Amino acid sequence: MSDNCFATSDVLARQLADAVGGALQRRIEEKGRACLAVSGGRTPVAFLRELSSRDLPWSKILVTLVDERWVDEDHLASNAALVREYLLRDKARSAYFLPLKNRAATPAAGFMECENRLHEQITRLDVAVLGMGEDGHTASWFPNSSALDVSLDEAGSAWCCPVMDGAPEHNRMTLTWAMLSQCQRLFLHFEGATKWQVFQRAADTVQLHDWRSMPVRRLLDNNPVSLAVYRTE
Ligand SMILES: O=C1O[C@H](COP(=O)(O)O)[C@@H](O)[C@H](O)[C@H]1O
Repeated sequence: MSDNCFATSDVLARQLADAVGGALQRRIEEKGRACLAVSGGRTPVAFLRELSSRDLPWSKILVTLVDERWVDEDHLASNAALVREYLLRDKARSAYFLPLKNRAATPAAGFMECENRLHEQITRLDVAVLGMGEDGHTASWFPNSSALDVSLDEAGSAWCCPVMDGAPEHNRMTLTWAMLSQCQRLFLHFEGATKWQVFQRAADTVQLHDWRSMPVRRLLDNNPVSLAVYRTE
């Protein structure tokens, strides 16, 4: 794991955009296209805006979400709306966007369609940028949610999982560890001293296997993918 700590949010956003943009560029040079998964919430706004200004062959990039709240795109909580507003603009307007939400009434009802669309359009993710909540959740892997059995199952075949309990306010669809652990580059992006303390508590080696109480631990415990933490002080 590498820990990349910056003094301000602006510098963090630029440095993370450099790292993610570089990784996407290299993948496109190697295989002609690249797949990126980004997170929602408040933290990614400056990073997404910064990334949208980068000179990349965006028409060769598929963008999807690490997780989504099961709300329509005109809802303030929609992660798809956030990505459309802050990333799919400027130079990145020609990127192809694959949302996780569909027209089903619940994530459980929409699971099969979402799963099929992921498999149809993605062979393997290249880069994923995850966030982290103060409760130790990442993606929509919430502490003690019953969805963790499927979401964190290393041997599982599902690439997404409906989250019908444990998440605040909205039911969700999340990518699973089975999908994210095949990604080439994983970034964990958060800001501030409180989240750093949460992360340090998660990284405590004595409790590292206890994913259920702090699911972000799944990224740290025996992770086959190199993880880069990008954060502010
Ligand atoms: O609910 C969510 O929370 C986390 C962290 O969000 P933030 O607002 O504290 O930055 C985010 O990574 C996740 O994608 C989102 O759905």
